[in-house]
Amino acid sequence: MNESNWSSLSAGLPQWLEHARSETSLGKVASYIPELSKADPSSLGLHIRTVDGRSLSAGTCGDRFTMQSISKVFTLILALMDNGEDVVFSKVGMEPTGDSFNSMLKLELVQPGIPFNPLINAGAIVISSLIGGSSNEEKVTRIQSFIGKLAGREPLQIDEQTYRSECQTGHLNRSMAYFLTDNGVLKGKVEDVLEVYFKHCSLLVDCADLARMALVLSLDGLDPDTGERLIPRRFVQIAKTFMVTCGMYNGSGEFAIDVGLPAKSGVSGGIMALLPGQAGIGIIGPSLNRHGNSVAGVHLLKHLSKEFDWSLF
Ligand SMILES: NC(=O)CC[C@H](N)C(=O)O
Repeated sequence: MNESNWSSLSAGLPQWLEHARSETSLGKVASYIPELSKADPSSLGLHIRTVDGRSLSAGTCGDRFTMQSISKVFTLILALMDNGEDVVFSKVGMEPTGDSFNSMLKLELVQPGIPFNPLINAGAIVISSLIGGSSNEEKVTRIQSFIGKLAGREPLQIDEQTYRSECQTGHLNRSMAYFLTDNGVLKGKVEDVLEVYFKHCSLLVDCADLARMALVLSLDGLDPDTGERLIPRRFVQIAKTFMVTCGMYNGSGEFAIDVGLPAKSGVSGGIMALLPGQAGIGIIGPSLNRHGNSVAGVHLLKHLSKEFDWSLF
């Protein structure tokens, strides 16, 4: 990002964020995981970090929240690193569904009965079963360290309350896992796989963590501080492509038109977005639109993308 764009961004961000905050009244905080319903619906924060070491925060940024579906990008990458492309894509597809993230409609409707992609819940549950490790504890620890390394502070902590809350109420995810077991797609004990899945969804991060993780992806897998290769380039390419086609659930098409950046959202209200080769962005705004994306977060990104011509397309 050039000097003049950076100064305009620094100067304009506080007021653009306040303007976007007014959108929070149009959405709702997720309540199907009871613990998430405690979040402040009017909260909104953004952190951006550039490849040349600049960073900027606005709004409520310091508080931690659970990654929810944002973690799916990284478990996909870890599963690819553990198993390779052929194994992973024999168990999940590569296509968007156009349905909501927790829909199981197409699992039965379209053969061969594997989840359409790794970012919908059914796909991410299968991915959880592909994480390497000899015990559940080891699998979870590996995920905590891997994502922690990308955030620049390892290992990330699990929010036990959110984990338990989802474990007690995740009937739909549980039913999908049994369905996938019956189809022969999911191996291992359902409760073990779900423990890994619910725990990675409950990893605690803040906006700066998300921005740094996004920055690693924007650098095609290199650590922004040390230059160390953390992820093979090919797997970042796969992850970024899924972020464009499926990252914002069944709002991905509209988001691609309005914002035009690879991004991933979670039902806690987090969004991780990246400007390839330039910057990583982390957002939290728990009030969600009908697709389950942060309503004010999407509004803010749309404004910024237009203002600075960020769209890749
Ligand atoms: N969209 C999401 O963020 C969903 C993640 C959440 N843990 C679930 O399985 O429902």
